[in-house]
Amino acid sequence: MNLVLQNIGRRFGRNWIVRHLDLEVGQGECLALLGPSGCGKSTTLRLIAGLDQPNEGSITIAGEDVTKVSPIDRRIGMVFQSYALFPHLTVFANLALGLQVRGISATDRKQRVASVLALMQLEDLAERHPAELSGGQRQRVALARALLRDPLVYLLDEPMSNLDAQLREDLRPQLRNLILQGSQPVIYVTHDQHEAMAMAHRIAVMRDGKIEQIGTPQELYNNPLSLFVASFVGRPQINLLPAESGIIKAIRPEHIQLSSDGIPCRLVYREWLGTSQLLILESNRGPLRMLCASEITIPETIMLNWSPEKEHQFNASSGERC
Ligand SMILES: Nc1ncnc2c1ncn2[C@@H]1O[C@H](COP(=O)(O)OP(=O)(O)OP(=O)(O)O)[C@@H](O)[C@H]1O
Repeated sequence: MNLVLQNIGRRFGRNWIVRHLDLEVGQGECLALLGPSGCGKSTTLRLIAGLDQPNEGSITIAGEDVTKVSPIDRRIGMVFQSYALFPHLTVFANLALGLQVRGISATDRKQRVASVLALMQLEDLAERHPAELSGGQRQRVALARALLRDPLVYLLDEPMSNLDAQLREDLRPQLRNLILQGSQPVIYVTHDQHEAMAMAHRIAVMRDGKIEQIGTPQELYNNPLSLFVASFVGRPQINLLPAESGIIKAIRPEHIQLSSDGIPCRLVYREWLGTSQLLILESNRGPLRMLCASEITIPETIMLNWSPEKEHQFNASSGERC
């Protein structure tokens, strides 16, 4: 079971929103689409779901070309940021509706909804309406609904972005156990790179409707192929230092060290992060961010350095890795 996008393009008027997009997500693989607002993540998901039609290219699910297949026949399990539950229906009815539309008998519906309610620990909430649930509970109902579709592909569109940090932490293992351990390919759209790194086997970084780089979280972090990816992946953001001959040198804040013979710096700001601290420093090469253990006492003026193998170099005009 896999999902293949070949040369997908979608335009609105004369503007291509997504262009020349090739993507393959394998059986049981979770691929995160990560990128700034407006880069085309939701458009890509809508095209896969069949909620929108590409102007170019083809979409194949489990070996079958579904480019012209209606959304209902694509067997997609979709979970939206907004939950998309029917407000006038109870939790039970929200879950049973899709089964009813697919012609499943009342007895079967009851049984299947009951089992997914038990799995998601939602039994006590079956008769409530969405307005009577917390955000986390609503999202669990939306997940339960996606599971009930018995889909060939899961599409998760910022499924946790409406939830607070604690709820996200609680829901993450459930998401992993229920969806990411299945055999279906999963596409996970998120703004949140921590979430992408935690959940996905591979990440596709999108920019202006194209894939800028695709790889494991480690590959993107250790070997960004462009300035854009280097700056987008990894927080606190990588330091960029203009150098001679049209080169920009980049060094991650955690790779900067105190040294006796480095760049002289002045500490301007310190943020305590628990196990680490973020230091904002001023130097004659521009501002620098440094991340170090929180117990280290930093004087106001220091010298900083880093090992050359930790440095990345990019062409200043093309943004490509040198
Ligand atoms: N129906 C439409 N008509 C015209 N332009 C559209 C339409 N739908 C989306 N767009 C444009 O396409 C671009 C990509 O939108 P899309 O929603 O896919 O981005 P996104 O990466 O999901 O952004 P976000 O992270 O903010 O949700 C945006 O510039 C948006 O304004």
